[in-house]
Amino acid sequence: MTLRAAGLPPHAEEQARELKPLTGIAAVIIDLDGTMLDTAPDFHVAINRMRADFEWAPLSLQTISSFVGKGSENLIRRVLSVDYADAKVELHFDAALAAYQRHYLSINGHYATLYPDVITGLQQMQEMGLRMACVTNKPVAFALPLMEATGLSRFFEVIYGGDSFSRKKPDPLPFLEVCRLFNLQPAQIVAIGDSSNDSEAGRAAGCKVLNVPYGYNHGQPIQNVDSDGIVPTLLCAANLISL
Ligand SMILES: O=C(O)COP(=O)(O)O
Ligand SMILES: [Mg+2]
Repeated sequence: MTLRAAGLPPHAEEQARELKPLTGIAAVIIDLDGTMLDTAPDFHVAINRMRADFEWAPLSLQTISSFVGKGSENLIRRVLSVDYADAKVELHFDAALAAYQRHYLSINGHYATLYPDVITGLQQMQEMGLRMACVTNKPVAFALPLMEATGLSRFFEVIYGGDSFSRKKPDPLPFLEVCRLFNLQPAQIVAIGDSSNDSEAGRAAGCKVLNVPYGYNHGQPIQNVDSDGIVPTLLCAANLISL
Protein backbone atom coordinates (compact mmCIF):
# COMPACT_ATOMS: atom_id res chain seq x y z
CA MET A 1 0.00 0.00 0.00
CA THR A 2 1.06 3.59 -0.46
CA LEU A 3 1.23 5.72 2.62
CA ARG A 4 0.60 9.42 2.37
CA ALA A 5 3.71 11.41 3.14
CA ALA A 6 1.76 14.41 4.45
CA GLY A 7 2.59 15.32 7.99
CA LEU A 8 5.19 12.64 8.61
CA PRO A 9 8.19 13.62 10.72
CA PRO A 10 11.69 12.99 9.20
CA HIS A 11 12.42 9.25 8.66
CA ALA A 12 8.89 8.39 9.77
CA GLU A 13 7.74 7.48 6.28
CA GLU A 14 10.47 4.87 6.06
CA GLN A 15 9.45 3.44 9.41
CA ALA A 16 5.76 3.52 8.51
CA ARG A 17 6.38 1.61 5.24
CA GLU A 18 7.51 -1.45 7.15
CA LEU A 19 4.19 -1.65 8.96
CA LYS A 20 1.57 -4.13 7.82
CA PRO A 21 -1.87 -2.73 6.89
CA LEU A 22 -4.69 -3.59 9.31
CA THR A 23 -7.77 -4.66 7.37
CA GLY A 24 -11.36 -5.42 8.30
CA ILE A 25 -11.35 -2.64 10.91
CA ALA A 26 -14.57 -0.90 11.95
CA ALA A 27 -13.52 1.11 15.01
CA VAL A 28 -10.60 2.63 16.88
CA ILE A 29 -9.97 3.06 20.59
CA ILE A 30 -7.58 5.92 21.24
CA ASP A 31 -5.68 6.74 24.43
CA LEU A 32 -5.46 10.34 25.70
CA ASP A 33 -2.35 11.16 27.78
CA GLY A 34 0.85 10.65 25.80
CA THR A 35 -1.07 9.74 22.62
CA MET A 36 -3.29 12.70 21.69
CA LEU A 37 -2.12 15.25 24.27
CA ASP A 38 1.23 15.90 25.89
CA THR A 39 -0.22 16.45 29.36
CA ALA A 40 3.09 15.88 31.20
CA PRO A 41 3.48 19.65 31.86
CA ASP A 42 -0.02 19.71 33.48
CA PHE A 43 0.91 16.73 35.70
CA HIS A 44 4.22 18.44 36.53
CA VAL A 45 2.57 21.69 37.68
CA ALA A 46 -0.28 20.02 39.62
CA ILE A 47 1.97 17.49 41.38
CA ASN A 48 4.54 20.09 42.37
CA ARG A 49 1.83 22.48 43.66
CA MET A 50 0.53 19.60 45.78
CA ARG A 51 4.07 18.84 46.98
CA ALA A 52 4.65 22.51 47.83
CA ASP A 53 1.48 22.45 50.03
CA PHE A 54 3.11 19.69 52.12
CA GLU A 55 6.61 21.21 51.88
CA TRP A 56 7.94 18.31 49.82
CA ALA A 57 10.65 19.14 47.24
CA PRO A 58 9.57 19.46 43.58
CA LEU A 59 10.09 16.54 41.17
CA SER A 60 11.35 16.78 37.58
CA LEU A 61 9.09 16.59 34.54
CA GLN A 62 10.84 13.38 33.52
CA THR A 63 10.26 11.68 36.87
CA ILE A 64 6.60 12.67 36.95
CA SER A 65 6.07 11.59 33.30
CA SER A 66 7.40 8.13 34.15
CA PHE A 67 4.69 7.80 36.85
CA VAL A 68 1.81 8.67 34.47
CA GLY A 69 -0.34 5.98 32.88
CA LYS A 70 -2.06 3.97 35.59
CA GLY A 71 -4.45 6.62 36.86
CA SER A 72 -4.43 9.26 39.63
CA GLU A 73 -4.24 6.90 42.63
CA ASN A 74 -1.17 5.12 41.28
CA LEU A 75 0.42 8.46 40.35
CA ILE A 76 0.01 9.80 43.89
CA ARG A 77 1.38 6.58 45.43
CA ARG A 78 4.44 6.72 43.13
CA VAL A 79 4.99 10.39 43.93
CA LEU A 80 4.77 9.74 47.69
CA SER A 81 7.09 6.72 47.39
CA VAL A 82 9.90 9.09 46.40
CA ASP A 83 10.03 10.22 50.06
CA TYR A 84 8.23 7.56 52.07
CA ALA A 85 8.02 3.82 52.71
CA ASP A 86 4.68 2.06 52.08
CA ALA A 87 3.04 2.65 55.49
CA LYS A 88 3.76 6.40 55.37
CA VAL A 89 2.57 6.54 51.74
CA GLU A 90 -0.85 5.27 52.86
CA LEU A 91 -0.86 7.72 55.79
CA HIS A 92 -0.46 10.72 53.45
CA PHE A 93 -2.44 9.29 50.53
CA ASP A 94 -5.93 10.78 51.04
CA ALA A 95 -4.73 14.34 51.74
CA ALA A 96 -2.20 14.24 48.89
CA LEU A 97 -4.78 12.92 46.41
CA ALA A 98 -7.33 15.59 47.41
CA ALA A 99 -4.76 18.40 47.08
CA TYR A 100 -3.54 17.03 43.74
CA GLN A 101 -7.09 16.80 42.35
CA ARG A 102 -7.80 20.39 43.39
CA HIS A 103 -4.62 21.67 41.75
CA TYR A 104 -5.06 19.55 38.61
CA LEU A 105 -8.61 20.77 38.04
CA SER A 106 -7.48 24.40 38.46
CA ILE A 107 -4.85 24.10 35.66
CA ASN A 108 -6.32 21.23 33.57
CA GLY A 109 -5.12 21.75 29.96
CA HIS A 110 -3.32 25.05 30.59
CA TYR A 111 0.10 23.54 29.81
CA ALA A 112 -0.94 20.57 27.63
CA THR A 113 -0.36 20.49 23.86
CA LEU A 114 -1.67 18.38 20.99
CA TYR A 115 0.92 16.10 19.39
CA PRO A 116 1.57 16.59 15.64
CA ASP A 117 -1.08 15.24 13.26
CA VAL A 118 -3.56 14.25 15.94
CA ILE A 119 -6.41 16.34 14.50
CA THR A 120 -5.64 15.39 10.88
CA GLY A 121 -5.43 11.73 11.92
CA LEU A 122 -8.75 11.85 13.77
CA GLN A 123 -10.35 13.69 10.84
CA GLN A 124 -9.19 11.02 8.43
CA MET A 125 -10.47 8.22 10.69
CA GLN A 126 -13.82 9.99 10.91
CA GLU A 127 -13.99 10.45 7.11
CA MET A 128 -13.23 6.73 6.69
CA GLY A 129 -16.36 5.98 8.70
CA LEU A 130 -14.53 4.39 11.63
CA ARG A 131 -16.36 4.45 14.95
CA MET A 132 -14.26 6.15 17.57
CA ALA A 133 -13.88 5.70 21.33
CA CYS A 134 -11.42 7.32 23.72
CA VAL A 135 -10.34 5.12 26.63
CA THR A 136 -8.07 6.87 29.13
CA ASN A 137 -6.99 6.05 32.67
CA LYS A 138 -7.49 9.74 33.50
CA PRO A 139 -10.53 10.31 35.72
CA VAL A 140 -13.61 11.29 33.69
CA ALA A 141 -13.87 14.61 35.57
CA PHE A 142 -10.42 15.57 34.21
CA ALA A 143 -10.73 13.99 30.76
CA LEU A 144 -14.06 15.49 29.64
CA PRO A 145 -13.30 19.22 30.14
CA LEU A 146 -9.77 18.71 28.77
CA MET A 147 -11.01 17.03 25.61
CA GLU A 148 -13.68 19.67 25.16
CA ALA A 149 -11.14 22.53 25.54
CA THR A 150 -8.66 20.96 23.10
CA GLY A 151 -11.24 20.20 20.39
CA LEU A 152 -10.98 16.42 20.76
CA SER A 153 -14.43 15.53 22.14
CA ARG A 154 -16.24 16.09 18.84
CA PHE A 155 -14.51 13.09 17.25
CA PHE A 156 -15.58 10.53 19.84
CA GLU A 157 -18.83 8.65 20.21
CA VAL A 158 -17.83 7.71 23.75
CA ILE A 159 -15.15 8.70 26.28
CA TYR A 160 -14.35 6.28 29.12
CA GLY A 161 -12.06 7.27 31.99
CA GLY A 162 -10.09 5.36 34.60
CA ASP A 163 -13.08 5.54 36.94
CA SER A 164 -15.76 4.55 34.40
CA PHE A 165 -15.58 0.84 35.30
CA SER A 166 -14.44 -1.31 38.20
CA ARG A 167 -11.12 -2.00 36.47
CA LYS A 168 -8.92 0.22 34.27
CA LYS A 169 -6.22 -0.49 31.65
CA PRO A 170 -4.15 -2.74 31.47
CA ASP A 171 -7.29 -4.73 32.33
CA PRO A 172 -9.24 -5.40 29.10
CA LEU A 173 -12.61 -4.47 30.67
CA PRO A 174 -12.90 -0.90 29.26
CA PHE A 175 -12.03 -2.15 25.75
CA LEU A 176 -14.52 -5.01 26.01
CA GLU A 177 -17.16 -2.44 27.02
CA VAL A 178 -16.40 -0.52 23.81
CA CYS A 179 -16.78 -3.77 21.79
CA ARG A 180 -20.14 -4.33 23.48
CA LEU A 181 -21.33 -0.74 22.94
CA PHE A 182 -20.30 -0.78 19.27
CA ASN A 183 -21.56 -4.35 18.79
CA LEU A 184 -18.23 -5.33 17.19
CA GLN A 185 -15.80 -8.20 17.54
CA PRO A 186 -12.47 -7.23 19.23
CA ALA A 187 -10.55 -8.10 16.04
CA GLN A 188 -12.48 -5.34 14.21
CA ILE A 189 -11.06 -2.73 16.59
CA VAL A 190 -7.59 -1.14 16.70
CA ALA A 191 -6.43 0.22 20.05
CA ILE A 192 -3.84 3.00 19.73
CA GLY A 193 -1.78 4.17 22.70
CA ASP A 194 1.59 5.22 24.05
CA SER A 195 2.10 2.60 26.74
CA SER A 196 2.16 -1.04 27.73
CA ASN A 197 -1.21 -0.43 29.46
CA ASP A 198 -2.85 0.12 26.11
CA SER A 199 -1.09 -2.84 24.48
CA GLU A 200 -1.78 -5.28 27.34
CA ALA A 201 -5.44 -4.24 27.52
CA GLY A 202 -5.70 -4.51 23.73
CA ARG A 203 -4.05 -7.91 23.51
CA ALA A 204 -6.12 -9.29 26.42
CA ALA A 205 -9.32 -8.02 24.78
CA GLY A 206 -8.32 -9.49 21.38
CA CYS A 207 -8.05 -6.12 19.61
CA LYS A 208 -5.37 -5.05 17.16
CA VAL A 209 -2.81 -2.73 18.79
CA LEU A 210 -0.71 0.17 17.51
CA ASN A 211 1.70 2.20 19.64
CA VAL A 212 2.98 5.75 19.25
CA PRO A 213 6.62 6.30 20.27
CA TYR A 214 6.42 9.84 21.67
CA GLY A 215 4.46 9.33 24.90
CA TYR A 216 5.39 8.19 28.40
CA ASN A 217 5.31 4.36 28.65
CA HIS A 218 6.42 4.42 32.29
CA GLY A 219 9.86 5.74 31.22
CA GLN A 220 10.57 2.56 29.18
CA PRO A 221 11.26 2.22 25.41
CA ILE A 222 8.03 1.48 23.52
CA GLN A 223 10.00 -0.94 21.29
CA ASN A 224 9.85 -3.47 24.17
CA VAL A 225 6.05 -3.50 24.10
CA ASP A 226 4.09 -6.14 22.18
CA SER A 227 1.93 -4.57 19.45
CA ASP A 228 1.07 -4.74 15.75
CA GLY A 229 3.37 -1.80 15.09
CA ILE A 230 4.71 1.58 16.15
CA VAL A 231 3.26 4.48 14.15
CA PRO A 232 4.91 7.91 14.28
CA THR A 233 1.58 9.76 14.28
CA LEU A 234 -2.19 9.15 14.42
CA LEU A 235 -2.30 10.18 10.76
CA CYS A 236 0.06 7.29 9.96
CA ALA A 237 -2.23 5.02 11.99
CA ALA A 238 -5.21 6.18 9.91
CA ASN A 239 -3.27 5.44 6.70
CA LEU A 240 -2.54 1.90 7.88
CA ILE A 241 -6.14 1.03 8.71
CA SER A 242 -8.84 -0.02 6.26
CA LEU A 243 -12.42 -1.19 6.59
O1 LIG B 1 -3.94 9.52 33.66
C1 LIG B 1 -3.22 8.53 33.40
O2 LIG B 1 -2.72 7.80 34.26
C2 LIG B 1 -2.88 8.21 31.97
O3 LIG B 1 -3.95 8.26 31.12
P1 LIG B 1 -3.95 7.59 29.65
O4 LIG B 1 -4.63 6.27 29.84
O5 LIG B 1 -4.77 8.60 28.87
O6 LIG B 1 -2.56 7.49 29.16
MG1 LIG C 1 -1.30 7.12 27.60
